[in-house]
Amino acid sequence: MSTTDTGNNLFPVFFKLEEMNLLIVGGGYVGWEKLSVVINNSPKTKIKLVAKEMGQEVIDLAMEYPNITLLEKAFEESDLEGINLVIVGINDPDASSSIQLICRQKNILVNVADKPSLCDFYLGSVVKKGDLKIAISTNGKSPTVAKRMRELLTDVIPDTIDEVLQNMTEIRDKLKGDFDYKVNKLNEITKSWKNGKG
Ligand SMILES: C[C@@]1(CC(=O)O)C2=NC(=C\c3[nH]c(c(CCC(=O)O)c3CC(=O)O)Cc3[nH]c(c(CC(=O)O)c3CCC(=O)O)/C=C3\N/C(=C\2)[C@@H](CCC(=O)O)[C@]3(C)CC(=O)O)/[C@H]1CCC(=O)O
Ligand SMILES: NC(=O)c1ccc[n+]([C@@H]2O[C@H](COP(=O)([O-])OP(=O)(O)OC[C@H]3O[C@@H](n4cnc5c(N)ncnc54)[C@H](O)[C@@H]3O)[C@@H](O)[C@H]2O)c1
Repeated sequence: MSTTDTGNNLFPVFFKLEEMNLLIVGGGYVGWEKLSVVINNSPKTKIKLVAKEMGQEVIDLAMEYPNITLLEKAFEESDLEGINLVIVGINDPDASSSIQLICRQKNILVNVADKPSLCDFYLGSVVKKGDLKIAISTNGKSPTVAKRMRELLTDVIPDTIDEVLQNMTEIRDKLKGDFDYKVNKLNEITKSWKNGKG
């Protein structure tokens, strides 16, 4: 996918991954890294992980999650049956390209780790505080900066933000009135947050 000179044109979305079927190809370090990041964010995702050789870390992690299925074999096209999303992390560039091509033909979105030209979507750096989640992208320019931004935001956002979210949900549920009334009321309550106050 190409970029333009207008900055970051990627479109951010938050997938309900736990309602999807994910295929991960690769059972080495990168395969384990991607499996971990998925499990940390969306632990109930139905994951099939296919690898010619399965690393011990992947085996250990999969033992804790019945929703992870491991298949020790080379990737085959039939692995894509019923799959919504694919993440590839293998040490074979030709096989990576060929998997990307098959996914493209089948309209299945694919991420080939560390190979931007083969990705339909990039993974982001993730800040998570309870129900708050912030995903960071540098448009592929510097994953290291994305990681540093994650650390910075994790430090400055108070852990109590989750209590605030739960309280706001309660207030939101209790508000009676039409849509405009609710929007105005919720904006009023949080007004002092603007310009860093509150
Ligand atoms: C955010 C994060 C999410 C995740 O992967 O979970 C992520 N990479 C992370 C870390 C990281 N990756 C790399 C380093 C080593 C330092 C360096 O090279 O900079 C570090 C830093 C470290 O580990 O300290 C190597 C690397 N990565 C890519 C290339 C290829 C290239 O740039 O051409 C190479 C060179 C490979 C080589 O040289 O062989 C490409 C991509 N990496 C992306 C995501 C996508 C763009 C995200 C964005 O827009 O910023 C994109 C485009 C595609 C993708 O993989 O999805 C995660 C941070 C997690 C956290 O928060 O800690
Ligand atoms: N390890 C890192 O920190 C790192 C960093 C940047 C880039 N990379 C790149 O990422 C890729 C993967 O790295 P890794 O460290 O996970 O490698 P690895 O050698 O630890 O693991 C590769 C995995 O891919 C599997 N595999 C290979 N071909 C396959 C196929 N056709 N079908 C199914 N499984 C297949 C292997 O069995 C193994 O499980 C490499 O290209 C590497 O250069 C790795």
